[in-house]
Amino acid sequence: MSAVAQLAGVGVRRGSTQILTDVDWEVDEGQRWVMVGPNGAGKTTLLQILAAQMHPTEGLVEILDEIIGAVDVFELRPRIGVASSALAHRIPPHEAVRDVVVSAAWAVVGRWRESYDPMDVQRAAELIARMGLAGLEDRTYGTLSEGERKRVEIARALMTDPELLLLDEPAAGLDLAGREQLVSVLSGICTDPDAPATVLVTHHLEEIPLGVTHALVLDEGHIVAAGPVDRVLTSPILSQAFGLPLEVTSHNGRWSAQASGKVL
Ligand SMILES: Nc1ncnc2c1ncn2[C@@H]1O[C@H](COP(=O)(O)OP(=O)(O)OP(=O)(O)O)[C@@H](O)[C@H]1O
Repeated sequence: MSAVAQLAGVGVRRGSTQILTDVDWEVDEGQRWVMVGPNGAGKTTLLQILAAQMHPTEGLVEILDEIIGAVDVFELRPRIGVASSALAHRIPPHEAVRDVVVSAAWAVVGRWRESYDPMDVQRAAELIARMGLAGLEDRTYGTLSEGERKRVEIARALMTDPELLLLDEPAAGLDLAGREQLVSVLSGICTDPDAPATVLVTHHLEEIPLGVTHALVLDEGHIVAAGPVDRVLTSPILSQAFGLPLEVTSHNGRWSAQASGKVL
């Protein structure tokens, strides 16, 4: 199995804040990772490193066989699909759903005068349908529900047929039905052998889709544990990371966690 991303001794410092420390991590082809950890643990920062959107202060980062610092990141980034709230904030509310998705082919947000190959247009339509959004192609992004927007963002992330898919808190802010629809879509991706290597950041174990193979737990910029999901998402490891006695359970591939003692 070949490595899609390799990080060795990675640190990120901003001013006097050490955000990530000594991160060693490898993501291989076919793996589906979930990254969990308390607020401020450094999850988004680590995802930005994987997205080639941030250079580390220390250490070596190799993404898709390219060494960060020695590659033109503008050539590398189209090979990486990203869905994040930072990107979502840049999508114009008046943009039609089909254009939000197809414009990823030119790596632009907000369609202008670019022309698109009929194959791009067809791929965008297929992805929109695959995300359960058929019929909404002409709707503007700003009129969609939060759950529909998240699925449009994932369709956009998949538009360039990326080799690495990064999803930062895709279920944040969704109601129960929206979360379950999203988990169903993500489960489809994570169980698809042809899907790209995937890293998904989440705050809640209930949002972990079927098919996740590996987990990384981050706390205060350090890796607490990383490896096969069953060995990492355990009560002792998550209790340590969150500083709270937690009981972690899994049932039919879905996960949940709750406090196992007095919280306050
Ligand atoms: N440019 C910056 N300068 C200083 N500190 C920063 C900067 N960017 C992030 N941080 C700090 O780094 C820490 C990690 O931030 P990050 O957003 O990566 O964490 P996170 O695990 O994604 O958090 P959350 O779960 O709350 O989204 C936070 O304490 C944040 O305030």
